[in-house]
Amino acid sequence: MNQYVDSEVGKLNTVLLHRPGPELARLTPRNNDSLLFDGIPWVGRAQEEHDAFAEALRNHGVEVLHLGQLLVETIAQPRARAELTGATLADPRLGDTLRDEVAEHLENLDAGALRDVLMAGLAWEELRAAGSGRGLVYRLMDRHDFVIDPLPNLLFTRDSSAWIRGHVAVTSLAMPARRRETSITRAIYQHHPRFVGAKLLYEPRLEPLEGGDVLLLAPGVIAVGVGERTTPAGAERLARRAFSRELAHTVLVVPIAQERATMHLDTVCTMVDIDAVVMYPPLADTMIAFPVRQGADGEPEVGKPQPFVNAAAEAMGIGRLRIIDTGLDPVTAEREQWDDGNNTLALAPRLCVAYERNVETNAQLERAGIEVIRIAGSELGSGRGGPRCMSCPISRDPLPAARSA
Ligand SMILES: NC(=[NH2+])NCCC[C@H](N)C(=O)O
Repeated sequence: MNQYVDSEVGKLNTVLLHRPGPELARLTPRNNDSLLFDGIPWVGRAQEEHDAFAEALRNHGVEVLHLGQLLVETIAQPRARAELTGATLADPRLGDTLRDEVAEHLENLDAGALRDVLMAGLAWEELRAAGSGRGLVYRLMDRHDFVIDPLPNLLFTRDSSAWIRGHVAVTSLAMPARRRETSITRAIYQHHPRFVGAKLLYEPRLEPLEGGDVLLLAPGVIAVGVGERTTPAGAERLARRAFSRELAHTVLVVPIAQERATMHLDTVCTMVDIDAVVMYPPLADTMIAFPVRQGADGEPEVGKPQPFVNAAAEAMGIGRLRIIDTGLDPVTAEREQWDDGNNTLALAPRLCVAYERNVETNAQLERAGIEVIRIAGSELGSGRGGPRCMSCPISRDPLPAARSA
């Protein structure tokens, strides 16, 4: 199957990554907070780290698709090109005069150059150098401002789309700095020849929902974190749609603290085996889940909240969900959680990719019988995302179905 994902751990066949590029070079101490980076990455080293990540995946038989490459091929379709520039020009901050100038500027770009602008944005000075830049809005901009904002978080392909079986949820990103990302994923899935006929399960105009919050615990069982990014309304909408298309029988809605350290469910919990997760210890005992199932009237029906580990085991039809801790002592656990120790990408049951810096967590995984492929991430990690955040699985081998609840 070309596009099919029903778990977090079935053998990974195809994945979508984004090799970071000029959009990272836009980050400065003035804008890094609003662009959701905790530091200023060294771009060349981040690219090397990312290349090594992609290479590790390919060495394990995974087909790696690159967002930039798919985007350039998508732009070749006139309708896609019009949609993508339309989404960029829709920014109300531009105003009519500047919008017309930017539109003309974009029209004159070839596919590669337009791709670069869509990803890295357009700086005030670049428009001036290109011979345009008039009108009130442009005149009152600071020379450091962007006419089109860059998208440095494209690196985290997990968040802007998520595949559930053969359907793709193009998500609805919560933070203003990331919203335009989904015009890119949407255009790719709708117009790139590789994805002809892809069924859209979710769309950017809907209630906030981010892929980092969506965990496919087992075929038919989806956990959705609600917190800083995904809203309860987003989880409810996803549940309703997944039920009506028979993609799931249970959605476990998991409240997580609305903080940067726990911005997505996958920052505190990822799966490493069909019945095991690596989890931040303070949450293992306290995290709860609201089980949502399809009621007789077809509407989502919310059950009693239960400890997450119990609710998960029950929905997955297993006796117990095994928990592997991040770090051994509370300080190490907290440090390694921050550095994405919990954010592993499974390539198959008991085989995962993790940042090498999380020494204790990786040792814990190995003690539990999980093979760990270590990658460097000192620069990549400055955007607060690990191997899972940086990857959107498009094809995994199916797992045997869980007992229907
Ligand atoms: N799935 C994830 N945990 N993604 C991490 C995204 C990090 C990114 N800087 C953001 O704040 O949005």
